[in-house]
Amino acid sequence: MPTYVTTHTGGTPTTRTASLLSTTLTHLDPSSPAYSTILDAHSLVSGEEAYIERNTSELIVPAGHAVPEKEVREAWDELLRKTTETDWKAVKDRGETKFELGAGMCSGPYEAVVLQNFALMQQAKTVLEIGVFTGTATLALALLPSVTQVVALDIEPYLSIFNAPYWTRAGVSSKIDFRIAPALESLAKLKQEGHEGFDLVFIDADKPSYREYVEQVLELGLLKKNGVILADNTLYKGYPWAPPPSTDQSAYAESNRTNNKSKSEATKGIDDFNTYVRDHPDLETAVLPIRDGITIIRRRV
Ligand SMILES: C[S@@+](CC[C@H](N)C(=O)[O-])C[C@H]1O[C@@H](n2cnc3c(N)ncnc32)[C@H](O)[C@@H]1O
Repeated sequence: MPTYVTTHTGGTPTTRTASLLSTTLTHLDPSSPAYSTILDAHSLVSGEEAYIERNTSELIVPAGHAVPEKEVREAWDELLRKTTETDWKAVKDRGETKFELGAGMCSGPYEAVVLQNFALMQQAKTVLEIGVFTGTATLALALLPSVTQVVALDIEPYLSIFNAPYWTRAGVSSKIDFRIAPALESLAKLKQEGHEGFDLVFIDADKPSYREYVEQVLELGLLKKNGVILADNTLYKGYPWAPPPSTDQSAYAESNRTNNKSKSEATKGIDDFNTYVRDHPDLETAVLPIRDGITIIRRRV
């Protein structure tokens, strides 16, 4: 049974529902008929993520990898632990990052295995990741034997110092091309360099720019003919269809710690993106309720 070092802490529609039900329970009389129903609903949603993780394999470490499996797993576990334990506010306060990052940004060990499976099914050779954070998905994808290159884009120079030792220990550094700049600039540069395009593109950066990332990847010819784009957080905690009630608008509207600006702007960005890809005449999409939502996008066949 997998024993993950961390359980992802970023919100999802399910974890938000669990939190709403938990609040409701504190206001209910335990002897009321509604209490046991809400308690059931709470156990249903609050246990789902752990159940899914328990029944999903651990990180795929291919047989014959250059670094022994035990060492890869140690590096992986330490990277996850350090992602969770780092005081990201202090890092920002010391001026080491422009924006305040947070452990909840990490897509986590379960999603890493999901991404590895997508890449394996597609036999992806070249991968583009837009938004890297501590590079767990980067490491997981670069581990796969079919993958020869992961071009990883982020805006925070601090992350290259943070991530590099783990990528080296896992024996994947030579496959990772980490570029620090606003992602739209890096995409233009890839085009100028004549990059032949990617089999798999994983979009996981600032939400208001998602639509532009897809537009640019397509316009610049960075998606191979049978390439697939995966976009993370496309359900965005359920806010696109269930924004917080008017009594709880302040945190939603306030600028948050990242350059996602506010949750309401991020929600709008995600909703616009979802509509854009759905209505695009050349694209087919499927939204999967994996954690905070992963959308698969491919060219119309
Ligand atoms: C959700 S995290 C990425 C998580 C990562 N893909 C994973 O699987 O754990 C978002 C990242 O996007 C980066 N980011 C935000 N705006 C960006 C931009 N304009 N260009 C490049 N990276 C950006 C942030 O610095 C942050 O590291």
